[in-house]
Amino acid sequence: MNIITTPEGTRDRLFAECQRFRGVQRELTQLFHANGYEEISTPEVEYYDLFLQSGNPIPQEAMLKIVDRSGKLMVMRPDCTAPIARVAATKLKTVPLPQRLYYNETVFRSGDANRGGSSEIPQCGIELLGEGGLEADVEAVSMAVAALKAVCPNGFHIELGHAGLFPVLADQMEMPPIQVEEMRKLIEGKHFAALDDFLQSYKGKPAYALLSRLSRLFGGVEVLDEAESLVGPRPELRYLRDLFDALSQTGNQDYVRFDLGLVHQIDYYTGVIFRGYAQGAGAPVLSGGRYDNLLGAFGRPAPAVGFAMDVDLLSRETSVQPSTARLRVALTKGRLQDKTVELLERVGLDCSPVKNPGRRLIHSLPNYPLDAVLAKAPDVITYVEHGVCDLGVVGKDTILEHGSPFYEVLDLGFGKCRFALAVKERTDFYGTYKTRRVATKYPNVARRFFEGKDMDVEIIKIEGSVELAPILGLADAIVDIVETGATLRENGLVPIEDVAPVSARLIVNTAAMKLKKAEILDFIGKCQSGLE
Ligand SMILES: Nc1ncnc2c1ncn2[C@@H]1O[C@H](COP(=O)(O)OP(=O)(O)OP(=O)(O)O)[C@@H](O)[C@H]1O
Ligand SMILES: O=P(O)(O)OC[C@H]1O[C@H](OP(=O)(O)OP(=O)(O)O)[C@H](O)[C@@H]1O
Repeated sequence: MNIITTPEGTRDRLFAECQRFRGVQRELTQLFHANGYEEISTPEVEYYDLFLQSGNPIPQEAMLKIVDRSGKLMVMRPDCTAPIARVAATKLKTVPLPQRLYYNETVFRSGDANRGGSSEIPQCGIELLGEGGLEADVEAVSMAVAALKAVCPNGFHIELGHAGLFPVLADQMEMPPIQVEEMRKLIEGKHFAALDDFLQSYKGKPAYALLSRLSRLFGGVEVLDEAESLVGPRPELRYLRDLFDALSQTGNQDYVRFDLGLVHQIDYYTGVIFRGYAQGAGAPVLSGGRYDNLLGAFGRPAPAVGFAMDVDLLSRETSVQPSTARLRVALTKGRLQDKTVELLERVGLDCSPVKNPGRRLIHSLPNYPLDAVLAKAPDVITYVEHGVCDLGVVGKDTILEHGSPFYEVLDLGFGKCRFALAVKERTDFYGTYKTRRVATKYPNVARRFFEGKDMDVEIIKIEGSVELAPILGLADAIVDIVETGATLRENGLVPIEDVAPVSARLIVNTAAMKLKKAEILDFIGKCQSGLE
C-alpha cells in the first residue's frame, strides 16, 4: 500500500503558510540574537530518564517513545528546557554563568489528533541560566514582551503569577494532601462556585480569605492590592509588585497583568510564572517562569528563568484576526437547550432567536452582545477548547469524557442526572474472576472508574441506547447516564453503583477569559444571579 498521508498530529506547510511560519521564527530569533542570546540546538530524541530526572510535568503518556538498539527507552523531545539544562551542566560546565541561550526547535507530544491536537509543536524561546533575582526576571519578562510585540500585531498581554504563593497558603489551611490537590485543581480550572463550596468548612483558617478569591484574582495591579488586603503582606506578592514596578520603569507596564490563580501541579517552577495571550489565539502563545532547581538536578546547581513561544499558534492565519467584543457562546442542543434559554431569560436576555431557530445554527441576541451557537455536546467542548467560541454550556458527563482544557466556572444546576454502573437484575457483577465486559457511550469515564478499583474490564463503546448491550448478551454491565431510572427499569436493569454526579456547567476558553475579561465576567455574573 502506498502511504500518502502524514502521521497523526503532523502536517505539511506550503507556500504562504510556510512563509508566515518562517517569518515568525526569523523575527524571534533575530530579536533574541540581537539581545545577546546565543543559539543552541539539541537532538530531537533524548533518553526518557532525562525527563524523569528533570521533574518535568509532562505526563508519560504524552511523550512519543522509541526503543534504541540497546533496548533503552528514548523519547522525542517533549520540551526544550531539560535538554538545555543537560547541556549547561555538561558540555558548557566550564563556561561561566550567566549563559544566555535561545532555541528554535520542535517539541513532540502525542495530542488527540481527532480534536485538532498537534504532535509537533514548533517553539522558539530563551533560557537565562545562572542569574537569580529581580534583574534576571525583568530581563526575561521584557524579552517576552519584546518578542510578542514583534509577532502579535493585534495586541497581546503577559500575565504574571508566583509559584510560591499557593503552597504557603495551602499549608496554613492544615488540609490533608488529597484535599490540597482538589483545591489546587478548583483554583487552576477557575471553578468559581465549586471552590466557594469546597472552602465553606475552612472559613476560620487564616489563608481562607485569599484562597477563596485566588481563581478570580486576575487582571491589573489592583489584583495585588486585593490579595494584600486579604492576607496581609506576603513576600511573593511583594515580589510581583517589585517586578511590575521594575517593568514599568522600562515602559512595559501596559503589557503586564497578573493571574494569582496560575497554580501548577508539580513545582517545576520556583518563582515567577508567566503566560502570554495574543488577540485571536485560543490558547496561551507563551509560557515560562523561574525554575531554580532544574540545573541542580543535572549536577550544576544554578538559578534559571526562561520561556517558550508557540510558533504555530503565532503564525496561524486566524491569529491575525482581531476578535470582537461580542461573546460567542456554544449551547448544547437538545435537553440542555431549553433550560439554558430559561436561565438566560430569567436575567433579561431576549432569547427569541434561539427559541425559534429554524435550521440556523448561530443566533444573535437582540438585547445583549452575544451570539449563541447550537452544537452537539462534545462539539461544544471542541469549539471552546479551540477558542472559536468564548464560552459553552455543556454537561459534566461530556467534560468528564473529553477532558477540560478550559475553565469550568459554574455549575448551572440543571440537567441533573448521574453516571451509574448497571447490570441485569439478579446478576452478581463483582462475584466472578471472569474479565467483565462493560458497554458505554463514555469509555474514558468507565475506564477511569474501574482503574480506581484496580479492576481489569473490557470496555465496548456503544453510540446510544446502551441498555441493549447486556440484554442482547454483548456486555455484563453498562456505565451510562441515569436520571429517573425509568429506562433501566423498563429494560430489566438495576443500578449497582454511582460513578459520578452530572449537571450542566458553564465553561470558558482560557485565552478568552483573559482577553475579554469584562464581557465574560458580566455574562458569568448574569448566569450566577439567574441561579440565585
Ligand atoms: N436522562 C438524561 N439522559 C442523557 N443526558 C441527560 C439526561 N439528563 C440530563 N442530561 C444531560 O443532557 C445532555 C444532553 O443530552 P441529550 O440527550 O440532549 O444529548 P445526547 O444524549 O448527548 O445526544 P443524542 O441523544 O442526540 O445522541 C447530556 O450530556 C447530559 O449532561
Ligand atoms: O434514567 P432515565 O430518566 O430513564 O434517563 C436515562 C436515559 O436517557 C439517556 O438516553 P437518551 O434518551 O439520551 O438516548 P441515548 O441512549 O440514545 O443517548 C441515557 O443514555 C439513558 O438511556
